[in-house]
Amino acid sequence: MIRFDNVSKSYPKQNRAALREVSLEVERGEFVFLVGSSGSGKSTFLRLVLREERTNHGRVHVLGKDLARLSNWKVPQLRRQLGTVFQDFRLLPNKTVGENVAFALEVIGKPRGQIRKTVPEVLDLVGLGGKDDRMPSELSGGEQQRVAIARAFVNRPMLLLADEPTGNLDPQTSVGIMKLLDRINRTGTTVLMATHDQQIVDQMRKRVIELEAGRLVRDQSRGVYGYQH
Ligand SMILES: Nc1ncnc2c1ncn2[C@@H]1O[C@H](COP(=O)(O)OP(=O)(O)OP(=O)(O)O)[C@@H](O)[C@H]1O
Repeated sequence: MIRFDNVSKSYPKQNRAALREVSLEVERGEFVFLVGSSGSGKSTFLRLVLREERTNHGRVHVLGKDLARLSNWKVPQLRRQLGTVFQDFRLLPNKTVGENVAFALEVIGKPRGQIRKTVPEVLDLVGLGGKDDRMPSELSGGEQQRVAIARAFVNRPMLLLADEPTGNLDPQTSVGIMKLLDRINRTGTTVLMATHDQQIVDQMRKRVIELEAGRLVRDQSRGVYGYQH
């Protein structure tokens, strides 16, 4: 699903590499937490998977494709198979909840009839059944994140990337969001989530990959946020 072979990434005018010689593989269907302190390279890792950035050294394969050899015009096709969720939700403020989710299907040219059927189904799945006509501003943070997850998932992506999805939410709301991501994972979607949320990582006991100053320093199945001795 994702393979990094000896990947290094430096940004222009930065002395320190954002990622150094990272090698790892994420298999289909896994749920993986990416942890590490601020600046350790988590977002850079996700940006490489999305081909928003390119490596300086090493290879990144996503869904079987070598991203260095993927032509620019094929990048949108790759991204359509990836769902993304962010800390700040990134909903379209002038569109209703239903329209926000529908938009993800419109841009890939899905027929209207299918969109009309699919949107309420996915809103039901995320626990927002009947809220199609609300505006994002009328929802709580947790509900807005559910809309963002519905939008990311409506296309049934092979891989869901989440960058601090619980970063703006209180602990109880975060637990609800994690249950939802877990359910999505159980449908077969691989989930890769960058997070600082120790409580969540410790509760879920999934695979944990830790970065420190751009290096992979830990890769543990059923891991916790910090080292356990
Ligand atoms: N667009 C950029 N231009 C230059 N340097 C960058 C850029 N993005 C990130 N960096 C640098 O790369 C390093 C890794 O940053 P990155 O954002 O990947 O870390 P992170 O683990 O996601 O941090 P956080 O938890 O704060 O989001 C940092 O030193 C950062 O300053």
